[in-house]
Amino acid sequence: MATMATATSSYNRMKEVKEFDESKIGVKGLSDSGITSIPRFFIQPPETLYDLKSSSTLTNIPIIDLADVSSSALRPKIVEQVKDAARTWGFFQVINHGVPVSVLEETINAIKAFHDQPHEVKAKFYKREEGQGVMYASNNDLYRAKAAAWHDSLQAWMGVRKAKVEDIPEICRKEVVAWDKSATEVAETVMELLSEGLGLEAGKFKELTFSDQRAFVGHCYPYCPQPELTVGITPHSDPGVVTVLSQNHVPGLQVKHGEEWVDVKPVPGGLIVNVGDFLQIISNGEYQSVQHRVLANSCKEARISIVIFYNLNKWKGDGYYGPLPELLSPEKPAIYRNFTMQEFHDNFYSKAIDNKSLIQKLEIQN
Ligand SMILES: O=C(O)CCC(=O)C(=O)O
Ligand SMILES: [Fe+2]
Repeated sequence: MATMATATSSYNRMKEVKEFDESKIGVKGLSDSGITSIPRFFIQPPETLYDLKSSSTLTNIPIIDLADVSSSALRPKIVEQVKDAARTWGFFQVINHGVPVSVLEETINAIKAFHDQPHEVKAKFYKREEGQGVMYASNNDLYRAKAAAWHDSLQAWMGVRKAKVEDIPEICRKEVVAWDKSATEVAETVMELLSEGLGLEAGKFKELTFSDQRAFVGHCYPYCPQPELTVGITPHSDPGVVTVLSQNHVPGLQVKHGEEWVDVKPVPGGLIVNVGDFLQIISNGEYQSVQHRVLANSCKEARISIVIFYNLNKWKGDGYYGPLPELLSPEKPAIYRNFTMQEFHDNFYSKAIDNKSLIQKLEIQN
């Protein structure tokens, strides 16, 4: 017994985490080395592990066809669909969005090619730099999270304070730049529809600079030998306004719908859009920022996803953010208090990604 107690207490979690980080090998490197069990600091707590499974329902998140978005006769129906999806699911897929399938495939392939490089090659990009530039690392919140998750990511800031293009690894540079442009066009169309869904002018969110500060992330979820003990990404909601995502055919993404986790089944050529915390707050709770997670990958082939997170750059006004005044009335008073960008960032960067607390902190208690 005494030996066991010593063995347990001598486990120095932080030391192992640091050694892993400093090795710059990533989970891809661990996976490629042929390990059959995962390092202990990846083992998730029981509250995360107890319900890890594919969903039992055949439900899929709503699929919205944008083909007729410019038709004044058909647009109102699309606005209704987008509004309904953002209120009830917080997640939807759009098809006929105008981005050629080849652009999606090329970007996914380029990100896969980046992660497939030998780790000595990727090591020179490995660093932790928050809120700017280009960063490649395993788990952005490695030092803050209770347990690490089974993914590595390449991140590049785009928009107003963008990374230097030449800092983006050459193997995927052209594709990342092209995808940013295409995805942002889709995001602008969707934000117009979401704005109209709130009874606001189509250009309202553009005016609020919703897409001016954005982050590209190319995730890699390699094969995990013990998928029942960890996750690909822990349950979380996205902090920004809106997220646009595309994935390869390897499954894993799930969305919380009521009490259930629902698999997001990729639709060929489709793009996944989800509402972030910021949009939930400024829409005064009309649109939902929903929890989602990725299961640890049990397929031999890596799961790849390409994501752009859209964030406001500035606010025309006094530097405070909160429910849009246009949406408030005596019947619909603000359910969130105003906050500063500093508060928003402090909340995001001081915690693991799995917190929902900014929304909870801002709720006005009656
Ligand atoms: O890889 C995915 O499908 C989801 C990634 C995600 O939720 C995130 O990066 O916030
Ligand atoms: Fe997310």
